[in-house]
Amino acid sequence: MAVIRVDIAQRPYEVRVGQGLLAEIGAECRGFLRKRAVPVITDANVHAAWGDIVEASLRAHGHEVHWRILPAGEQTKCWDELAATVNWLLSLEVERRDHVIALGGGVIGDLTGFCAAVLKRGCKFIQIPTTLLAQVDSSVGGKTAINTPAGKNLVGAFHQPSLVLADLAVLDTLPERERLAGYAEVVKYGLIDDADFFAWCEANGPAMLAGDGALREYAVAHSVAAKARIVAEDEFETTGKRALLNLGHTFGHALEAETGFSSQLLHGEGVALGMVLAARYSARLGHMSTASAERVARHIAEVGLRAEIAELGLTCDGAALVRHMLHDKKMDAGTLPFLLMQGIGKTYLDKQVDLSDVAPFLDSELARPIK
Ligand SMILES: NC(=O)c1ccc[n+]([C@@H]2O[C@H](COP(=O)([O-])OP(=O)(O)OC[C@H]3O[C@@H](n4cnc5c(N)ncnc54)[C@H](O)[C@@H]3O)[C@@H](O)[C@H]2O)c1
Ligand SMILES: O=C(O)C(=O)C[C@@H](O)[C@H](O)[C@H](O)COP(=O)(O)O
Ligand SMILES: [Zn+2]
Repeated sequence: MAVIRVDIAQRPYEVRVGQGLLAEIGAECRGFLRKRAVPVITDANVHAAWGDIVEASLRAHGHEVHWRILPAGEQTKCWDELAATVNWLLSLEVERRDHVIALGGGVIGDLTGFCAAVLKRGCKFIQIPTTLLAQVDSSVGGKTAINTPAGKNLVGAFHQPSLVLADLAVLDTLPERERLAGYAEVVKYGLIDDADFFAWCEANGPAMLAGDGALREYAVAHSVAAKARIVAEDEFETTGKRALLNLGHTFGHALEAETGFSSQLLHGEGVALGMVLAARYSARLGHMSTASAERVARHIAEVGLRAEIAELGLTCDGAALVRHMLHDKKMDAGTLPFLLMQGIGKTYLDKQVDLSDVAPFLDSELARPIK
């Protein structure tokens, strides 16, 4: 098992990465669960695949599990589910020092974390991520949120978990499309500031995605360590350091909004496309070579992710995508800082981007012939 410490001031916590942690959840959570009753929030797919194992382990340690089983999918990150879930936690008389368990992907983690952030002005929670995306990214760092009709993650809070348990075994039941979507956030760490890790992804990504256990453990632990390092430096995204984790997201979130937060485009798929767009836009501005930008696109396409927005069959133009971007949380006094690249592993926050140039760039990408 790999243990990565997230060194947040005053509230450090562990991310434990290993095989079979779910079957040991009762023992792993000893010291965190104070009461017999344990609220576990999950979705229907995760409950079907892993609910019995979680229940058996918690029961063996003297707990009674109270399940809240939500519909799977991005639409669950909404006001209605937030309100209903908070009311459910209140009905269970959860106290501030109690822990709620989030068992699922990023949707369940983000929603549960936000419920925990607002319940009685903040109770505790444990993240048990069951997707590759949640293990390498969303379960770590304390960003919690719901979507609103205006856009992605627009209502939320920074609220750190007390513990993260990433069981690599759960990835065996994850559909291939979801595994690929999560892989986009793995590649992101290479592109941000770790060119060697991007090269590792090029060499090992396909085998890791196919299920090689040792490669999986390396990819998850390395990604978590990268995220932990950045979050510990800039927990609340104030210095610009944490904003690096948003690489590909300004474009990606706009694509997600344009496709109605639907299964037409998963978050990770949007991030993959967004990173290609960020690379190509950096090349357009002359900050990165076209060869490097196309190396990014090639790796994304090679593993089976879409690398061309033309493949989405959108009917909108670039200006419509830019309008979605105006809701980006990085907006500052009317300007939108962009995560651009000076090369692979050299991402930086550019505050000089002229939005009126982004729309025609996107028009040309929407019209780019698909190979
Ligand atoms: N808070 C953060 O820092 C952060 C970071 C990245 C992404 N996110 C958010 O995470 C969300 C995406 O998360 P996601 O990709 O995990 O999607 P998700 O939570 O929707 O899960 C993907 C699908 O896989 C199913 N599933 C989950 N685990 C499974 C398993 N082990 N076996 C079988 N099926 C399983 C789910 O039921 C769902 O259908 C987005 O809302 C995104 O905004 C947040
Ligand atoms: O943890 C972060 O910081 C990230 O930016 C991680 C992203 O992968 C994640 O999708 C995040 O929710 C996006 O941030 P947002 O502030 O644009 O919602
Ligand atoms: Zn993301």
